[in-house]
Amino acid sequence: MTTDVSVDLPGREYLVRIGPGALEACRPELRRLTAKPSAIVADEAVLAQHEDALRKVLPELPLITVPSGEATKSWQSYADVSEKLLEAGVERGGSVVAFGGGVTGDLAGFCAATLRRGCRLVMLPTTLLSQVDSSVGGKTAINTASGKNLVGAFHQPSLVAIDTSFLSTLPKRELLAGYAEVIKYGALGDPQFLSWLGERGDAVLALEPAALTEAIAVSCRAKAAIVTEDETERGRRALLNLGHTFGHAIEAEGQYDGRILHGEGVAIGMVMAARFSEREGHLSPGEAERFEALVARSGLPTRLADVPDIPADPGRLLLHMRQDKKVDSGAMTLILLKRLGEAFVAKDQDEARILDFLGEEAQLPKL
Ligand SMILES: NC(=O)c1ccc[n+]([C@@H]2O[C@H](COP(=O)([O-])OP(=O)(O)OC[C@H]3O[C@@H](n4cnc5c(N)ncnc54)[C@H](O)[C@@H]3O)[C@@H](O)[C@H]2O)c1
Ligand SMILES: O=C(O)C(=O)C[C@@H](O)[C@H](O)[C@H](O)COP(=O)(O)O
Ligand SMILES: [Zn+2]
Repeated sequence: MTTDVSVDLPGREYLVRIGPGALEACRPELRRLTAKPSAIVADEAVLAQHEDALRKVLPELPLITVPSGEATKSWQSYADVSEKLLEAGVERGGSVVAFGGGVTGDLAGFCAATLRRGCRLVMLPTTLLSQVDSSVGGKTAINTASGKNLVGAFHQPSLVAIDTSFLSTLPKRELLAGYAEVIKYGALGDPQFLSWLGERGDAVLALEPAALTEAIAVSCRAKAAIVTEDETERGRRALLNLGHTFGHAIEAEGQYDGRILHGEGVAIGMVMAARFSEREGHLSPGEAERFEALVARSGLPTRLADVPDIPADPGRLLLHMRQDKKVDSGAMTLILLKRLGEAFVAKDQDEARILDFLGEEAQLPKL
């Protein structure tokens, strides 16, 4: 039994099919999208566990593997994978099929966006994070020496098959990292979903099929609605960046070596955004604490002190934040909260106040 969500971008509509068995259920669409020369880009650890399931639906496509981990979103991998896709003869009318988590999707997606100036992209996400967020919406990117996702393109997929059965082998830490992005959808625009997570979050994390499919479908629907309205982040799409300006800065300090995962950075970043919102008078007193409790209850980190092997140097964090793509004429933009379940885009933020705040955050003890 699968659930369908559609992303209704005019002329570039695509299907997001969610549930156990979604991969099999997309067989006809996959056949059509890979009828012209195509290739799969797969995370090597995912392939080691799930090659049979992949080969059942795509038996003959050439396969390019990439190492697991954030360091793979690099110039080097972009060059290697692009050369291999060309050697495999992938044509403009063919597809690059991404099989793995957000790292594989972002990298393969960027290769697809630029290969022969753009070929099709099919997303087969295998982590909770990629199933609720990165496989939908068309952001593709690699990291550079200056920071996170700084070179990339908007390139929408032609199909997203979210087979939740892959999650059975996902390590708990990775599952939790994906759950941070689920919480994000509640926090940024859906207070009912946030309350629902308070009640059913444990069931989602226990991979209870109904709760899991519901959480993924709500997240994908929310993302589809925002992306349809503002594909290239001129306005409202920036809400999807809740927690990311702080989170990406922490990730950059962690040098993408696995000390902090993207979702963990987002969890800390969202709680920091809540605390900063309260400090600036946007959020009622006590709400940031309530939000922190909700995030922490799942087992996610919420403070800089929770990642002790990453330096919490306010000045360095601020430097990373200056590279954020939402910076406008040199001024920072943050996504802040009016209430739990309603975010807004706060432009022209005062750096001195942010720096003070980062100093306070660096002093906070573990929860
Ligand atoms: N494009 C977007 O809109 C968007 C949105 C959110 C995040 N992202 C990006 O996504 C990336 C994070 O993605 P992620 O959290 O999926 O990480 P990931 O791709 O690194 O996968 C996490 C780990 O899980 C392993 N794995 C994947 N699927 C598995 C499975 N089914 N069973 C066992 N192991 C499995 C991988 O080998 C890897 O070690 C970051 O680079 C982030 O910037 C992009
Ligand atoms: O799709 C979006 O828009 C998002 O912001 C989703 C984020 O979860 C994701 O991490 C995205 O890659 C961040 O985008 P960036 O533009 O800040 O690099
Ligand atoms: Zn994210």
